[in-house]
Amino acid sequence: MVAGATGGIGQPLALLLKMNPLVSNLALFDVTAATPGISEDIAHIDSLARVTCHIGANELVGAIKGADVVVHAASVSRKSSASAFDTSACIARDLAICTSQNAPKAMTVIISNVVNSMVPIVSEVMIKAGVYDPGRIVGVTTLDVIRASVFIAETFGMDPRSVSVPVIGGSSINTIIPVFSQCKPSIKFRDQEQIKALTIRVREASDKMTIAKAGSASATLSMAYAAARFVDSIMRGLQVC
Ligand SMILES: NC(=O)c1ccc[n+]([C@@H]2O[C@H](COP(=O)([O-])OP(=O)(O)OC[C@H]3O[C@@H](n4cnc5c(N)ncnc54)[C@H](O)[C@@H]3O)[C@@H](O)[C@H]2O)c1
Ligand SMILES: O=C(O)C[C@H](O)C(=O)O
Repeated sequence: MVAGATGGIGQPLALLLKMNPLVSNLALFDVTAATPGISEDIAHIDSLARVTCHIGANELVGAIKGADVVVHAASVSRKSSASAFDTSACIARDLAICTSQNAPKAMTVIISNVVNSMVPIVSEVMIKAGVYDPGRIVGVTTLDVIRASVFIAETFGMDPRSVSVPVIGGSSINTIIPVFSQCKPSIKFRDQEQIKALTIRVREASDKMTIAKAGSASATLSMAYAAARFVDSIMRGLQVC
């Protein structure tokens, strides 16, 4: 189930999930009038997953009921108003309440910012509902992971697919820590300054992306790819459980 399915991330994510053979049912949930059209558009792709469309709070139960994975990509833009964080937090809370009641064993995958705050908010809802399992609530920081790999590959002339860099600390500009010392394959950095510059590049990638898109959006396509990769890993894990 994808909440925020008609958004900048939601649409390409829905496309990528529709193409994933491990996905049998893809529930697309949003509040916009375009939700049926976008769902239909995705449904016309000739892959296995069955697509269902759900609009607005009244249809949320139908979207979440029985889901294995609930993806939070729903939010309001942080630039839209001073209360945008509160509104996005309420969206995450409501999705979590519905998940706790209708799919308590689902994996909750949180893309919506601020990820570092949404994870504890969803966790508190699950604790209150008596269905908390820390292994089932995850914030997606895969975009920082793939950025770190790409920047290392660019800098050292490598294939980004062969590079793996763990990133810890969540996904806020001051907390993201790419652990370059644990990079695989191991890299011989020129000096500490080079590591610092790469760390700043990963941390500031989000802001630079928004500027490069003239303020119209932040990362959407690379984020959708990152989330689709993350969900694929979860689906593979669920298969062996
Ligand atoms: N984790 C990361 O690394 C990362 C990277 C990029 C973006 N983000 C975050 O992902 C989120 C989505 O980004 P986007 O670019 O797709 O934004 P967007 O504004 O394009 O899409 C958000 C979608 O949520 C929908 N929505 C709003 N209220 C809703 C509700 N109550 N229920 C269901 N859907 C609702 C909107 O209609 C919209 O379609 C943002 O919070 C953004 O900051 C996270
Ligand atoms: O804040 C955003 O929406 C951007 C995002 O977190 C990013 O890493 O690009």
